[in-house]
Amino acid sequence: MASNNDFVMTIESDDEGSIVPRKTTKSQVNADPDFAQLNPEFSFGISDDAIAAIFPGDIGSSSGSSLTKLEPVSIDDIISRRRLKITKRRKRQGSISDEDDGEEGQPPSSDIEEDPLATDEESDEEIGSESEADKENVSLDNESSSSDSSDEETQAEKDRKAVFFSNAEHSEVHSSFLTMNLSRPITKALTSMGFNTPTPIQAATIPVGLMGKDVVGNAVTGSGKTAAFIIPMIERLLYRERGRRAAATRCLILVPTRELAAQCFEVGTKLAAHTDIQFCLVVGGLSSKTQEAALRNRPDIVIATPGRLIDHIRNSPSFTLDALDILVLDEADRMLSEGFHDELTEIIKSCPSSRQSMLFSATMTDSVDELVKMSLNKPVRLFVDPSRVTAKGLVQEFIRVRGGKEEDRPAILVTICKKLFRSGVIVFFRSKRLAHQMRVVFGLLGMSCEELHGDLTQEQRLKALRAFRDGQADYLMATDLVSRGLDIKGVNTVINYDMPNDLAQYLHRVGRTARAGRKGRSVSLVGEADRKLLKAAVKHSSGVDSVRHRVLSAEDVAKWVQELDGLKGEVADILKEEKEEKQLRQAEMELKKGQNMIEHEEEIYSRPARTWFQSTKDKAKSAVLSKKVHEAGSDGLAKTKITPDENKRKRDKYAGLSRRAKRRKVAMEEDNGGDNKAIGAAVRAAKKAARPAKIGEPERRPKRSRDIKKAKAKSGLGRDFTSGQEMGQSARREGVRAKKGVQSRLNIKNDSKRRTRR
Ligand SMILES: Nc1ncnc2c1ncn2[C@@H]1O[C@H](COP(=O)(O)OP(=O)(O)OP(=O)(O)O)[C@@H](O)[C@H]1O
Repeated sequence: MASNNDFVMTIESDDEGSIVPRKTTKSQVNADPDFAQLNPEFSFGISDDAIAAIFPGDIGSSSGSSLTKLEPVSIDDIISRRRLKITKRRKRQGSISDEDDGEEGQPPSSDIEEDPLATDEESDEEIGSESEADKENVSLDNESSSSDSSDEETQAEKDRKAVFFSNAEHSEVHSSFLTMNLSRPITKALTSMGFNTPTPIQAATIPVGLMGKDVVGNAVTGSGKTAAFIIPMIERLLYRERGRRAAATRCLILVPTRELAAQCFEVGTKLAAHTDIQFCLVVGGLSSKTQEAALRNRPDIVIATPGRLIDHIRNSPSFTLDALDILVLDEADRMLSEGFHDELTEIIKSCPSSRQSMLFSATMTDSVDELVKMSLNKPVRLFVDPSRVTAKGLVQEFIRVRGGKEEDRPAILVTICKKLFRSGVIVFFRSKRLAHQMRVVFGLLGMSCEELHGDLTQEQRLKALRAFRDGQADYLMATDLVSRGLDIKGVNTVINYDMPNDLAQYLHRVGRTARAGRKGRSVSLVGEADRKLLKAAVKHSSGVDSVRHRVLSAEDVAKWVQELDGLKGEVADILKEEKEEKQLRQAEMELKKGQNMIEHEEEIYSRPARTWFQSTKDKAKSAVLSKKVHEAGSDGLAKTKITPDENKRKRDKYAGLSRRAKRRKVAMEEDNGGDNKAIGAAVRAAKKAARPAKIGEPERRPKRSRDIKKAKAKSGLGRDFTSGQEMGQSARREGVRAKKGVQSRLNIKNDSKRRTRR
């Protein structure tokens, strides 16, 4: 029997019932504060509708010509052809009857019945004793909200934090959206989305965000961080200057993956459904041309992945971030990591320094060294949950993979999936290749399965997500591409086929279930090399009785080992066939590309070449480095040796400049008239003057009668969000920029006068 006192319990039955989301009664909702904060029935899920809505017929088309589009090879077709062959062959051999069609590869049906799993006393004690020690650490850790509380924080670091973060009071606790003084269109949207009460991170962030202050936020996975930063953004935009001349991109949300961007877009458009705020999705895998056209309309909020955004900053003439007021980094710790370093630096260079910055993640760091990269302005630190814990409704299970039994992992995975976890399961793998192989194995075993990783086209990625979300596929074989941020309805179980590189990644992976107050389960296959991470996972679990040790019957696993051995040849054949088909399509595409070049040579060469901020060599190097660092995980970051050569890029002085910028720079250098500085300053000033006014920044400033008159004249433009009074704050703010504009125009005039006099 599992004892309630054991920190790590051993599971003695296959009972899954307690984890499957149940209908919540009203009394439960009232009794449990977590239920009150989140609406378990609501989910926006992830869909491609968001993308389809703005880019109809665009999905999958690359930035290049549609003529060169490579049709993806359908692994489903290959697998079903093979399965048919196997069935026929087996029938011929008389090994299966007609009724068994489609069930080949399964052990006798009695094995699928619930099997009381034997308790392995030895291993149970082993993890149990580790966890007793860790129990103490959990309570200690909970007291600290530092990003990595396992490392003792030195006094020097504490002092740096005291200087770096704002110590402003932000203790006002909001238990309802109504007390936050939000506008009617937002409260209406919140009601229709079923958001009745703010989650803790929303209650903490919205008031601070409305004040225009920089924020560094941390809360567990699935706790509503997306709405926490989008709500203040929309509220502030409601008071922006309007009109054709004032149209500008004022808010930018940067996320690490395309799927996350689409999800963010969906939440944003729902929250802004009753406003005139325009959103634009700027991600790779979709047509650059369509995006360029959308950006020309100067959407208020751009949601982007870094690479494609830089492409537009450099190559879309009408797009600029000069008027940016709010920058949000979702999954900020990933964005601040070495893998995105160069891109982030390039983007930040393009943003005005006067912007408001908000950084969020479930594993957010508050290390000053990391955060200085963002040039934050006295950020408010909002860490509402003890750092790095799992969601409350999550039960974590661990299955030990003994040394020398590593090759049994596929059989262990199939055993638990066949017996216990039959729908709404995400299986995480370290490598794309492994994810793909297991997808083939599951396909051959007749288990409905999709895969999601970076080797697929955008179209395939979206199709896989849709199939999994709609329940057409029971299993999603994924890599860490999916581990962050995605909010997919109906994920009951997350399985870690192999453990990730570090605790942060582990928390994000298991955070795909047990979201928004629901219950969920994670099952991790733990090898000898993963002991350290296992300890950390146990230590950072949110509940004392939420960690279990699952022991599988050796007989069951052995049966599947044998079964999978028999499939090895088929798997190899399928992969070979797929490879050949891919090569064939590649050749077809090259041919089409060649024809295209011949037919449209003139037009193609007359287009301006697209530029990138790094040279091709640098780009390739940094991609390799980024992969290396990501594979090593953030904990392994320090261990990843970056050679001085890799670190210090040799840039010639024109590297990364667009052709036009390069020509201008050369011309400026050639002209030794000495007036360059003045011209540069005049150009900058003129650009500044042309910028639209900033959105409301409702900080309290001493009122001057002139300002009040001005504010009244521009009635409705500014508003004090903190006190709830309508007032001319943003108008005053606009005044600052407008004044600067006048000053700049004067400077230009003076400069040109001086030049004519000379
Ligand atoms: N105030 C609320 N009331 C009810 N449900 C909410 C509320 N806010 C958010 N949710 C729901 O909570 C779920 C998780 O939200 P979200 O994806 O923003 O979490 P997150 O904290 O960003 O997670 P992650 O760290 O994994 O990125 C969503 O399904 C969302 O609809």
